[in-house]
Formats: sequence, C-alpha cells, structure tokens
Amino acid sequence: EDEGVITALLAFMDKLAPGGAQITPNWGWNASSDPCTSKWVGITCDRDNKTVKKIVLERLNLSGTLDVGSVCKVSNLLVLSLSFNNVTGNVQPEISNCVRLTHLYLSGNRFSGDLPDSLAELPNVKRVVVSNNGFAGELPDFSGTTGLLTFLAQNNRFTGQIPGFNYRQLEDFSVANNDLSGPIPDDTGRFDASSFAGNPQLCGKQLPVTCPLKKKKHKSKLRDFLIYSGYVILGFVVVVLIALLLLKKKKQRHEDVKIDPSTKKSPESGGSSGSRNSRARSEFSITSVESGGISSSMVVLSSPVVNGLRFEDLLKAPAELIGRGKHGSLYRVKPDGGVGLVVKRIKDWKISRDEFKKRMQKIDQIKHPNVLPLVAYYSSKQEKLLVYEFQLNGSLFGLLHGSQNGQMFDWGGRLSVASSIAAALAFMHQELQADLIPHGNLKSSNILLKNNMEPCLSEYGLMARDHQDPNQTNNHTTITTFKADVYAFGVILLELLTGKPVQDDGSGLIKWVSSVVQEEWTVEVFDKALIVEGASEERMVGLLQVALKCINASPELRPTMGLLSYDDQPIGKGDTPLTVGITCKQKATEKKKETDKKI
Ligand SMILES: Nc1ncnc2c1ncn2[C@@H]1O[C@H](COP(=O)(O)OP(=O)(O)OP(=O)(O)O)[C@@H](O)[C@H]1O
Repeated sequence: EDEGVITALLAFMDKLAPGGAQITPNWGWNASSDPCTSKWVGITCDRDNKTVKKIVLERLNLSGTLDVGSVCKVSNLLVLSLSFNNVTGNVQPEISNCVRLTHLYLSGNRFSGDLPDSLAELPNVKRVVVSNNGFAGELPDFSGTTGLLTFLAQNNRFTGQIPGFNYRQLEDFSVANNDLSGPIPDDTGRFDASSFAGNPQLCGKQLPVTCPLKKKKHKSKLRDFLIYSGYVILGFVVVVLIALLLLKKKKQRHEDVKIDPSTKKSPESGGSSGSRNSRARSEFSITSVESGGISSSMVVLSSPVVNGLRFEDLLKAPAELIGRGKHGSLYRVKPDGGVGLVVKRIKDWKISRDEFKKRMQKIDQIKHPNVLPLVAYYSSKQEKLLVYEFQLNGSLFGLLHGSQNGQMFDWGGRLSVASSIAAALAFMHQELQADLIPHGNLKSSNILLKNNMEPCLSEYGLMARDHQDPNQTNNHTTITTFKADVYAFGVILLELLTGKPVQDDGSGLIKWVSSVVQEEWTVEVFDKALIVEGASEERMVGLLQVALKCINASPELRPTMGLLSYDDQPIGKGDTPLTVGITCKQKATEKKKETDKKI
C-alpha cells in the first residue's frame, strides 16, 4: 500500500483504540510494516496483495470513535465492519468519500447522532447494518439507491417517518424497535410485522395499529374539479391508446396469419370441417403459402415420427401461433391422427432455394441425441418452412424462469444440461465446420426438453444472419462464425448459474455479473436456489470462469467447443478447445464415453 494509505489507517486506528489500549504488538498496525504483506489484523487485500479492500475489526472491545475522514482515504475500501465493539460518536457525512464501499457493518456499538444522508449517496452500497446502537434522528432516504440488499437498523432511537427504499430488491430489512411514526409505506411487500414492530407511533397493515383515513381537506372546489377532470381525460386517453394497440395487433395478425377458410366457416354455412370447428378458438392454419404444386416442393425427411406426412395435411391442420421471434413465426400444428409438430415460418431469408436445400440436407445428415432433428422443410421465394416435432416439456428458459423459478432445477441437473449442450454443440461444430454452419441463434428458449428431460438444441443452422454476439464483425471467418455460438453458450451458462433471465443479446446480465465479480463478491451472482441447496461454491466459481471465457469480447480469445475423442485427445485443431469439465450425474443406461464430457 502507498504511504498515504498507511498513515490514514494508523490515524483511523488511533481514534478507534485511543492510546492503543486494545492493541497488542502482534496486531501489526505500525508505520514500519505494510498492511498487506505484513498481514495487519483485520485487513484483507486484493489478490496481488497491493491494495486494502476490507477492514473487519469485530468483537475487539474497541472503544474509540470512527474516523471517517481517515478511513475513506483507503481508496479501494469495499468492506468496513466494526460490529460488536464499544465504538461511540457519530458517523460523519464524509462517509460519502468511501466511494467504493459496498458493505458497512456497525451493529452492536454505542454510536449516536443521526445516519448521514450522504450514506444513501454511496454508489455501490449493498449492505448497511447499524442495528443495536444509539442512533437517532431521521433515516436517510434510500429510494434512489439501486443496489441495496440489506438495511438493518433495529434497536436504535430513529424518529420521523420511514423513508423510501427499493423494497422489491431488498433481501433483509428491519427498523424494529425505534421511535418511528406515521404510516408504513405501501410498497414494503414481503416484509412483515417483525421488520416494523416496536415503534409505538407507526401504523400500517402489517401492524395492529391501522392508519387513520386521511382527512379530506376543504380546499377550493375548483381544485377538486380540476383533479377529477384530469382523471377523466387520462382515462379517456388510456382507453383510446388500448383500442389503437388492439387494432394494430389485429391488423398485424391478419397480415401474418390468414385464417383457414375451413375454420372460418360457420356451422350454418354447412362447412365440411365440423370436427375441426369444435377445436380451440385460437386455432389457425398456416395458409399463406402459395397453393398449387406445393407438395412437390415440400421435402419430408426420413423421420420415423411423421411416416407418410403430406404437405396438404400440414396445411389443412389447425395451427396455433405460439411465437413470433425476430426471425419468424412459430406455429403448433397437429395433423389429424398424427404427432404434434411445430412449423417455423421464416420470411425473407436471403438464400437461394438450392443453397437452402443443400444446407438442410447437410444438417439432416448430422444426428446427435441432443439436437432436435428436422422433420421436413419447404422453400418458396418468399418464405421457408421448417417442421420439427413438438416437445411437450417446454424449454430450458421455461425450466429456469417459469412458475417454478428454477427451484426444482438443482445443481446436478444444471451441470448435466450444460454438459449435454456443450457436447452437442461441439459435435455439430466439428461435423459442420467445413460447411460453416453454426447454430446461429443459441439461447435458452431454443433448448428444448425431450420426454426424458434431456436437453436438445432446436433450430440448428436456421439463422445464418444476425448472430446474438454483439462483438461479431462482418468478417465471417470460420473462427468468428462458430465463436458466436461459444459466446451464446457462455450466456446460457450465466443463466444457469444466476437463474436470471437474459434479455436481447445478454449484455445486461453480462454487465451485472462482471461488476459483481470485479467487486470480489462473486458469490452474490449465484442463484439463491443453488446456495440454499448447498451447491459447491468452488465448482460454481469454476463454471463461472468457463462462462466468462466464452463471453470474451474478442472472438479469437474465446475457447472452441471441443470434444474429447476416445483416446482423450481433443478433436479439432487450433486454439484451446473448450472441454467440458463438468462431471455429469452418470446414468446407468448411458454409455461411458458419452458421459465423460469435460469442459
Ligand atoms: N419444437 C418445439 N416444441 C415445443 N416448443 C417449442 C418448440 N420450438 C420452439 N418452442 C417454444 O416456442 C416458443 C416460441 O418459439 P420461437 O422460436 O418462435 O421463439 P424464439 O426462440 O424466442 O424466437 P427466434 O427463434 O425467432 O429468435 C419458445 O418458447 C420456444 O421455447
């Protein structure tokens, strides 16, 4: 550490333990040594042992004061904990100079005075614990602080009303046993009476004391009139807006999906499709494809699931629009008596018919148990149709973010999914390397769950354009083409580890993960369900490191999806192959070679 920081630390300790009363020589705190290399008691430094990151001096009977002016000169300080001592005095407003501070623990002391408003201005603050002290005055307003996870201020003498907090984000919150008054804010959500009890003048739905109804003030009638007419106008505008939106949606739907004439017929008109009419209301058919001579252009591949499928059957069958992604629409179709299918309809794919056919044939030749096979395809000038088998169990996205919120999806399951995806991707990359066909649109909604809940990649090779990778250049060399899939795989790993959904290209999630990792609070990125389950932190960090490598901004520095061949030599030449270091839960029925996937 530099000399300025050492001097500041010594000044801070001088105030905290006046006269060095509690300090013993083995504490190390002296001007002739370095806090990092000489390991001063309570000091934690960064990995390079250069800068002080944490000061944790708990239960040491320290009875002086907190010299904020000095301690905030430790410019990289993230954590300050003085819990369970006898520290007196107040917390000075200069605490805002500790700009990087994330954790402040002062509970169990004899602090007094108020908590400075500037505490709420700390840009990175995550956890503030000031409980069991003699703090008084009003609480700072934390409503503008976005990252706060903990605020514990119980057992003090705080007065005034409870200010705003971002309650939805807070994990722990208590202001119990103070002298707070007035109503508990409406948006406190899941925090119950225990967070507010012991404040005799506080009222709210959580407490036995409900708040009195606000007295109507006798202000001018004109004001009331203005307010009510404002509401009326606002209501009118909202209604008009909704109507416009609905109209627009209807129009779009008409453009994209023409209702099958057979489903449109009313029973009185004597339609021949009575049985179809009795199906769900929202069923449509994909009938915008030009009729006449189409069956010849439909290629049904050698899939056992659709023996004898004819294009006419597909067109006639009721279809339900189940997705409208940026690349096309997706319909669920169930031909009479046949197996459930989905049809992806891609418009304006700039690819010649021959090229498209060649591409589909190539993809069809490469089979992997974790890749959803194509059942049939059709190509016209304006659009391409791709047919797959419908998967009843939904997608990885649904499993992670659906109603169960990943609760039932344990660490072993997540590893196994990651490993299967990696193996499938590695295999496909290897087989389709010469043809330059990557997946192109890998994301958790394109990873479906088969009947046995094994994951499988769907829509392989459909999207040759518009990769997810924001760092992708126009230079579609072998490397960058396939490295976009590696990037997308990294994003999926982050989704599995954090349990957080990905929006657009995943850059939001990546930014958040990187900022937390940089602050060395890595554990906070992991899905709470995994922590509760007791998943190994070391292994989660290991997988996180793999994810971070995959999302490297430069495609060349990302690893390559790699398989281990039978003699354990990585297949594929060039840069470091990504071998899946995930030990899967071995299933007795699986062949050993298939489960020995390593990253
Ligand atoms: N074969 C299938 N069986 C069951 N559900 C599927 C199947 N294919 C896709 N889905 C699901 O249908 C929904 C819509 O899929 P769609 O491909 O239109 O959306 P998307 O993947 O978000 O968009 P895009 O692939 O165009 O970027 C997704 O939730 C997806 O998981």
